[in-house]
Amino acid sequence: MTTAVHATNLAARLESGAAALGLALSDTQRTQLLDYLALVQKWNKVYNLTALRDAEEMLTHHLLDSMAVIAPLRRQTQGQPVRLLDVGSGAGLPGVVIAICCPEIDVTCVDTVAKKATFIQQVAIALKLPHLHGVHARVESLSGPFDVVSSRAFASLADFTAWSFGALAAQGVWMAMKGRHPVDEIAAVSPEVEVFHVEPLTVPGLDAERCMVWLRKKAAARAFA
Ligand SMILES: C[S@@+](CC[C@H](N)C(=O)[O-])C[C@H]1O[C@@H](n2cnc3c(N)ncnc32)[C@H](O)[C@@H]1O
Repeated sequence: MTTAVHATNLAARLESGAAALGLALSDTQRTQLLDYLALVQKWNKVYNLTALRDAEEMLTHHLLDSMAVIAPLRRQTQGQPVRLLDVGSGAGLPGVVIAICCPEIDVTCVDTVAKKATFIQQVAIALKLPHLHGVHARVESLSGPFDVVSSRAFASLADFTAWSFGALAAQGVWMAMKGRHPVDEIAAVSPEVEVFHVEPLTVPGLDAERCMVWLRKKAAARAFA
C-alpha cells in the first residue's frame, strides 16, 4: 500500500532525479508521472505489465531510466512537433514518459499483447494525454511514417530496425535504449542502416551502464523509402 510518507518520498526522489537530468517539469507533469506509476502498480496485478513490484524500484528502473532520454531526444527533435513510435512499449516505457514530458510529441505505443495496448489507452484517458495512443499490432505491420522510432528492452538493433523499417520516415531516426555500448549488435545492422551516434546516459540512483544508439536510413535507402 502507498502510505502518505511513501508517496512523499517518491515525489522527492522524482523531483531530485528530474533536477539531476536537467528536466524542468511542471506540477502537472510531476503529478502525471506519479499517477502513471500508481496505474502501473495497480494494473500490474491483473495485466502483468512489469516484473518489478516495488514503487521505489519502478521509479528508478523505469521512470528515471526513461526520463534520461528526454534531453537527448529534445536535442534531436529541437522541440519540433514530431510523431514518435515506441516499439514493444509494454507498460509504456519509454513512450508514456515521453508523452508526459514532451507534450509537443505525438506518441504511439505499439505492442503485440492486447492488454498492454489497452493499458496505454487507459493511461491516455486517465492522465488526459490526447497525444498518446496505444496500438495492438506487430510493428512489422505499421507503415507510419514516424519521425522517431524508439525502443527499450526490445530486440537486437538488427531486428528492431528491420521490423520497423517501413514505419520510419525517410529522414527519420531510430532511438534504441541499451545497456552497455552494443558493439556486436552495431556490427550486425543492415547495410541500409547507419549508426550515427552512441550516447552514454546516466540514470540518477542507478548504478548501471546505459546508452542510447541513434540510427538512420542510409542515403540510398532513403531515396527509395
Ligand atoms: C521486454 S518487453 C519491453 C517493454 C518496455 N519497452 C520496457 O522497457 O519495459 C518487450 C515487449 O515487446 C513486445 N513485442 C515483441 N515483439 C513485438 C513486435 N513484433 N511488435 C510489437 N511489439 C512486440 C512484447 O509483447 C513486450 O511487451
